[in-house]
Amino acid sequence: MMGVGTYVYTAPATSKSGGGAAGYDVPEGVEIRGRFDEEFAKILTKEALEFVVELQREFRNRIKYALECRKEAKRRYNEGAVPGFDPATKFIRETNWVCAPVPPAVADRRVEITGPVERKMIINALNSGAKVFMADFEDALSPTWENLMRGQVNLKDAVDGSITFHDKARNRVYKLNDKNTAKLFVRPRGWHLPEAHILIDGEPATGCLVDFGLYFFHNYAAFRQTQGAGFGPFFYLPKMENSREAKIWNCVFERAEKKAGIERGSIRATVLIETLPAVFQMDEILHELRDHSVGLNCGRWDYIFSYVKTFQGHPDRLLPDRFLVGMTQNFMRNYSDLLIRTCHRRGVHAMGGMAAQIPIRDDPAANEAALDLVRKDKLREVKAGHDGTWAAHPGLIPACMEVFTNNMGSNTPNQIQSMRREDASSITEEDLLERPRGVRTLEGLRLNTRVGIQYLAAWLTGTGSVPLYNLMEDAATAEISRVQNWQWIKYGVELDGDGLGVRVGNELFGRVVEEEMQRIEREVGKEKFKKGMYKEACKLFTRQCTAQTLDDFLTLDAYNHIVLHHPRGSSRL
Ligand SMILES: CC(=O)SCCNC(=O)CCNC(=O)[C@H](O)C(C)(C)COP(=O)(O)OP(=O)(O)OC[C@H]1O[C@@H](n2cnc3c(N)ncnc32)[C@H](O)[C@@H]1OP(=O)(O)O
Ligand SMILES: O=CC(=O)O
Ligand SMILES: [Mg+2]
Repeated sequence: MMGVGTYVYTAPATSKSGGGAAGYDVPEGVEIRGRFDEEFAKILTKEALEFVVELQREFRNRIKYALECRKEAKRRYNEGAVPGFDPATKFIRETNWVCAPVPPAVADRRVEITGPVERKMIINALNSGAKVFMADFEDALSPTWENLMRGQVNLKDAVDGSITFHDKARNRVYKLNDKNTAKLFVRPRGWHLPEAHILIDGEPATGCLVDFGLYFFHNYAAFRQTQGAGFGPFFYLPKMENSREAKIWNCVFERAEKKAGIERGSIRATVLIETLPAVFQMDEILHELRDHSVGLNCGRWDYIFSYVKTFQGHPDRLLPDRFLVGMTQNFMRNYSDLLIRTCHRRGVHAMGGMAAQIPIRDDPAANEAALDLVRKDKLREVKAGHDGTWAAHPGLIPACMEVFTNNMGSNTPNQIQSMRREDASSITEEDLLERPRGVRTLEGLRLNTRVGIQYLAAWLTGTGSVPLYNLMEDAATAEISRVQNWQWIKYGVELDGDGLGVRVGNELFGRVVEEEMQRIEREVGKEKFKKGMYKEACKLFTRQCTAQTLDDFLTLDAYNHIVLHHPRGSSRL
């Protein structure tokens, strides 16, 4: 295997870890550096950790290799190459095969709500009327130790049905509805994110193996009884770039099924197609996961981010203002159409994506306009052939449901058989890479900066999804703001939409940052500004936007600032 590093493991002197005598009881080779908590200890049991360790030891080299391959692909794109279909896997694209039949419990996924694994939100989401709830350890979650471990506790209580929440300020108690709760999908982190609070053989664990391993271990049995009608658990898999990464997930699933003694093919996952290289690998990804697949999803926000990242060395492919890069751009429409065609040909769901609008409570006209945009977006999706869609907020579910039901019919769970989209088989590499059209403005640069800094400030204080200027912002949308600024500065682009002919450079950006920080302070108020992490966020965001070389992920650098080893301050990643 190429590029795999070596390390030396020294066994800890004690099997208690993470807080001295009261520490977690860990298997050999494991060190927990996160805070000890009695509740967390019910998740971090020795047996559950043993399972995570098994996964880590079995798959770490393959994961490292897959990440090295990403670097190698990046090097090629930076030298001028563009992604495309792989001639070596033409037979997979051109032969007829189908994935395992969709489990009946999730045949109908017309509206799915998403949200971080926060206790109240989990209850609200499961009760929201959506068919599915995607509980997120990824774009919507800041992966602090507290968030991750509380998230696991919350999901365990949700799966066994005992979850409650008491909002003391409002004296309101939340609990699950007796029936018609949404089916649970869990989205672990991407392959690239480490879990620095859990060391295995002296190295940080792979974040997604911790998320998956702990959740699977504690919930597979109850889930299959209560939610999956014999199938499950169900997952969403983010940010993959190549089918070799899907192959690792498939092996992880097989390993988990074997360990649990459940039938192969019980676990099912929907893969987000949210990187540009992955759109050329959709058949291959489904093929790797064919016994464990329940579709693909248009992760449109990360996809836009990935377009910029993939073409970071291509000054002829610059993006216009962020709000102009919607699903009506040709490259985005072609991506969605080909995804539908691919999924339906292989017998699985083609899920739509997230409209960023959220309800606007204090302005009925603006609220109606936002809802109208959501309806239009969902109408485009259902007419194109998508089998379901995402909603960011419970207030959007009735509108999304109405559009899908009116256009798909209430008795048809999905459009897998009825919308084959054979016409999309002619979509070419060029169609998928078509240059986005539109203008660039100073306001675009300002908005990116204002949103990027505020999002990062929230993330650093433990909140991974926020409402900003009436839109949902999460790690994926914030990435667009960051890489777009980077691209515009790097290539000194002309802001052609303003008619002023101004070029973006470090000096202009410096002034924008200063003015936008003042604006943020005015908008959030002096007190919140002082108490919050706006200055730290500004420093991080500015460094990333002006770096000579583009950082692969906003959250990798930022993660160093949320790692909290116990005893306090012992070290960072
Ligand atoms: C690009 C991607 O990856 S998209 C997927 C990842 N992103 C997400 O999942 C974002 C999900 N959405 C959210 O996090 C939230 O809707 C936000 C942060 C955008 C807005 O949240 P808030 O400011 O709390 O909204 P608001 O105040 O209007 O909430 C009203 C109620 O709805 C609840 N709510 C809002 N969004 C959600 C949600 N997604 N799931 C469950 N409940 C929700 C709130 O908890 C609140 O409940 P309460 O009345 O019982 O107190
Ligand atoms: O995860 C979803 C996205 O749009 O990104
Ligand atoms: Mg995403």
